[in-house]
Amino acid sequence: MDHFTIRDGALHCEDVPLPTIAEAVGTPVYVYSTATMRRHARVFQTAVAPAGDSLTAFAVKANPNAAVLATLATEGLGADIVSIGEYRRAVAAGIAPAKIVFSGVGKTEAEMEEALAGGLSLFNLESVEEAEMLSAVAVRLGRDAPVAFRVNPDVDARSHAKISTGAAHNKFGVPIDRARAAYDRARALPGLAVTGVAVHIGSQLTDLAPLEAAFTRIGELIRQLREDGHHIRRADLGGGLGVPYDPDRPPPPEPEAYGAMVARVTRGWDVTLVFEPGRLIVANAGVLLSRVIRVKPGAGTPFVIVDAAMNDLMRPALYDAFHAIDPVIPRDGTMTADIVGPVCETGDTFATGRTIGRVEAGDLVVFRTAGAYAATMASTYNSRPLTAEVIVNGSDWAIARARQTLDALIGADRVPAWLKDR
Ligand SMILES: Cc1ncc(COP(=O)(O)O)c(C=O)c1O
Ligand SMILES: N[C@@H](CCCC[NH3+])C(=O)O
Repeated sequence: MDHFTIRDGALHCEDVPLPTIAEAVGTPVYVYSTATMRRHARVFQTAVAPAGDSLTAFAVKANPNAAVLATLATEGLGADIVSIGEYRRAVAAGIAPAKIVFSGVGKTEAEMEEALAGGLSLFNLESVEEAEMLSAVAVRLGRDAPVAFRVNPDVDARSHAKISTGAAHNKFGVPIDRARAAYDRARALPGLAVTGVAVHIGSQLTDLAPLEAAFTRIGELIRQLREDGHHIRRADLGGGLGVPYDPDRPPPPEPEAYGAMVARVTRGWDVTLVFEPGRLIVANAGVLLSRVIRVKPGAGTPFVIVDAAMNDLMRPALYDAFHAIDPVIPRDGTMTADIVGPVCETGDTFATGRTIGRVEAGDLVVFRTAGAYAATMASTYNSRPLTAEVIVNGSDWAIARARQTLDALIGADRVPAWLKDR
């Protein structure tokens, strides 16, 4: 359920009519509903409660907007981070380092140092080589680093190939058949406190079976590690649960079904669980609001050219992803068209031969389910500015991140004088 509804003839986000935001801020602009993200944070935490003690660490990569993180922090969520930039954003938004877990395929020494000094909760290590680097950092800082290995269970997530992470040929994690040796090696390294196991097999999962298969393997591994004398106290089960994008396709499993499966599979594990949901919390808390520049006849179907483009929302270009497209002030009738942006690439196509509510030049449209992996993946390709983001709370709204300046992008202290002076 989301909080984008038609009232008085226009689409609203909570109590704010979207045309009001378009007039004030311009388009394209991302609009987020705090009520929707709060609701999803609660639904998820309630759904996994039967599985016992747990931490829900929001996958910051899905939406690192400072206002979004601050909202989720007040719902008690921690953070799953994959870079020191995400760590800084999470901490700045009020998330305690004790609730932050560090995933990520290639953590650097500098990143490890800053996160460990800050008191991070768990490092999910991806290799023995990474364990060796962290050990050296920990010894230098005189601290113990709490660690888990991210294990690659060799399970087909049955999602898009570009966002599946749990097959043996994927770059992620330690192969499960080498995990026991990795744990033994980590135990021998100074400065590491081996405390957990982690797994994450992919994103936009629409089937619980691969997750269940992966968790079952992790349960067996925990048993073996305990036999080997390791004190496994935490199990990080990652994120990945999918959301409905296309109303004409069967919806993914509900969080309740996921929670019940987790409770069943993890019974008797005697660990604190960590969850890393991203998309599920924020995807349908956001829309990309855009204006139709013009409607142009095509060889077959017409082109609806909007002022958003692949640089603003790259999921359709990158994964052929589906985003529902709706007029903000509906007219009578429908039309079938290719919905495209102004960027100079044929790939700048949001939908081909899509039937949508009829639109004309100047009309506003929304791309739905654009709260996750959307603004955060935007670029300035074609010298287009980064899309503005607005956050709505009831009848209040605010610009959640102005267009980024050079200072904000690379850190004020790192902008060289010769660039500043120009
Ligand atoms: C390690 C890790 N945790 C959590 C997530 C969040 O996944 P999702 O947004 O699908 O819940 C990802 C992204 O796939 C990830 O790589
Ligand atoms: N960017 C992807 C998700 C990546 C998940 C990150 N591990 C998407 O839009 O669907």
